Amino acid sequence: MATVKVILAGPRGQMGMAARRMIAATEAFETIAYLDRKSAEESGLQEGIPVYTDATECFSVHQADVLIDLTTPETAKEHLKLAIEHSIRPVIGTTGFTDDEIDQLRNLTEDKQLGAMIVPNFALGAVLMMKFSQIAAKFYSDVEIIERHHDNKLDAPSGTALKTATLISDVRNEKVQGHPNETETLPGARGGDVAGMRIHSVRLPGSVAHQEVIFGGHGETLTIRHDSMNRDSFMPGVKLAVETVMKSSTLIYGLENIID
Ligand SMILES: NC(=O)C1=CN([C@@H]2O[C@H](COP(=O)(O)OP(=O)(O)OC[C@H]3O[C@@H](n4cnc5c(N)ncnc54)[C@H](OP(=O)(O)O)[C@@H]3O)[C@@H](O)[C@H]2O)C=CC1
Ligand SMILES: O=C(O)C1=N[C@H](C(=O)O)C[C@H](O)C1
Repeated sequence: MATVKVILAGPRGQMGMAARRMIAATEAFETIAYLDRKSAEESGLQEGIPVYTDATECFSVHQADVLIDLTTPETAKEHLKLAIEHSIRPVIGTTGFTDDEIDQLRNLTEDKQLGAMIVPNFALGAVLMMKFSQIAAKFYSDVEIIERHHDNKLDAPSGTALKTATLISDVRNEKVQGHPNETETLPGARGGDVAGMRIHSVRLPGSVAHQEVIFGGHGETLTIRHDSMNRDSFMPGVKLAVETVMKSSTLIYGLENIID
């Protein structure tokens, strides 16, 4: 395979640093530019790789194959549209996209016959947790999702929790859970509502990325749980997504669509 030329957005972040290590260790990948919020001087990145703060300039100067974006929800949305305009295949790990936005972006990629991926969670175990939860939801209609992350996370609930709820919704008859007359004496106590399912978001220092999907049945509960202990857990998934967008011509949402 020819070398895949990558632009990495968010190189100083927790995920960006892990992605830099992954790319450096992958013979078939090469970083040709960084897209950062800070200039080369401010960022302290001294790797001989050009640093841009303006995405349009970066994408115009560099004929990259792939953009890996690990930034913030608003930034990623802007980067993604610009990358598609410049025929650069986006691999977006940044969370915070709505279903409508994903549908619109899929149309844009199909118009251009361009591969793209938006992946709420790159960790293999997290993808399996979501798949197992979808299987379990065929047997249990009562389910609550508890996700826990570090306290620097900007979006709540997590992209993984929303994706899990979507996958469960695909097989579960909509049901409002809990007592029909339940009231919240403390607003938010019952969490966010997705098709009658409840999502609870915990933010604590000392955490990385964790989720429990708890099903309730007759005299039993089933808990499906995943824990990422560090950001390296996401990197095999990032690598697979980069390889996949090089071969596809539409937007794929979620790693579960390509691991089988
Ligand atoms: N899909 C997955 O499997 C995973 C996804 N994520 C998602 O990835 C994203 C990044 O996570 P994480 O690395 O932990 O977060 P960090 O906050 O550690 O990193 C984000 C980086 O993006 C930079 N940034 C902010 N704005 C811009 C901009 N306009 N242009 C370029 N860079 C910018 C930040 O710079 P500065 O610090 O100067 O603001 C920072 O260096 C989040 O959305 C998170 O939810 C995280 C883990 C796994
Ligand atoms: O912000 C994070 O850290 C993570 N974000 C993703 C999400 O929102 O699901 C993936 C993982 O949980 C880590």
